[in-house]
Amino acid sequence: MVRVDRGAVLVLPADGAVPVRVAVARDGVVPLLDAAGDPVEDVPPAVGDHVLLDHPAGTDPALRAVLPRRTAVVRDGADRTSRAQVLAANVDVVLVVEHLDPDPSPGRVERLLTLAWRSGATPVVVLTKADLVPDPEGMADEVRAVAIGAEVHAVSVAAGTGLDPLRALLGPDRTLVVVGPSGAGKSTLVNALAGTDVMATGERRADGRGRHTTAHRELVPLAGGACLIDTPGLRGVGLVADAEALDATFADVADLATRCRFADCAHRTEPGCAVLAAVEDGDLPARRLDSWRRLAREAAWQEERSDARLAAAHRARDRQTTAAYHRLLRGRPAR
Ligand SMILES: Nc1nc2c(ncn2[C@@H]2O[C@H](COP(=O)(O)OP(=O)(O)OP(=O)(O)O)[C@@H](O)[C@H]2O)c(=O)[nH]1
Ligand SMILES: [Zn+2]
Repeated sequence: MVRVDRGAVLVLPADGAVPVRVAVARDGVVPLLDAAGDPVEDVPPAVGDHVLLDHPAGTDPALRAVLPRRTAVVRDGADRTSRAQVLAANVDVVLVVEHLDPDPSPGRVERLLTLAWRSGATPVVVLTKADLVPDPEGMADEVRAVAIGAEVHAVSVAAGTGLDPLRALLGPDRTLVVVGPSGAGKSTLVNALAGTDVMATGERRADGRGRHTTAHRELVPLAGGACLIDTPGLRGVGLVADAEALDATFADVADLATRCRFADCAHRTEPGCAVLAAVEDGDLPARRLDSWRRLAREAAWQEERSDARLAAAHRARDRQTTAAYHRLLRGRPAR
């Protein structure tokens, strides 16, 4: 699947050459198959999806099914009712793109890294516009401190520097997706890596931010066999995460948490909390703990919202906890 537009998708046939335009049914969804070939649920097709087409001679092709997704970059649906939205499927690498000018935002990098870890693909942080700052490597080191377990590269497309480690990621059959805020230089980066001007890029504004230019997510097949997927600038992307993804992004917090006195420590006021002790000692920045809290809360909230049954179970558990707490206050044993 090369491109998803209103009412139609562009599909690149397995034999290569020319993309085929395929209309999507009015409800916009297609059965997603599991590994056994059975339908699991109806989903909107996403960029990067592998699909089955019905194409009897003399007819227009139709989408029959979406094949199982090896990985999926998922964001929370834009409105309250909508489900999680797949930004890109079957990607190997998520390039988390953040600008060096204006200053990079550690919180946004952490958010997008969590999105990337959750996808099942490998995150790589790309810090753009290195030509606009005096000490890009020093800034990259600061970002490395919050991007545990991910490569961090400072690049400048304008000066042509730092791109080689990214080109090395473009092996045959590799699919990469770029995510990041509007104006970070995603389309410029895709163009540079593709070697041609395939994406429209925003005009430079005085404040250094680009116009919102990437209208749809598009997959760009490269000469060497790799594919690049651009995404529109993500303004405050709603997080869909799980404990595993959060633990990957916040490996330092997760590691400290194993040393808390209580296994279910929330790192708030508990005695013997190794996380709070690390903040106290200056070993863990308070900003980092705040960021973990915010994303953990948001992920939990999203999960509850997307699963009413689970939400009900949580409420029941909370009631039990409250009841146990009240018994404790009344001086009776808690069981
Ligand atoms: N100085 C400098 N400017 C850059 C660099 N990379 C991108 N820019 C500029 O930053 C602006 C935004 O770049 P885009 O590639 O359009 O940004 P984007 O992330 O694709 O933005 P959206 O499509 O809105 O999501 C453009 O004016 C680019 O010319 C760079 O390495 N150095
Ligand atoms: Zn703790």
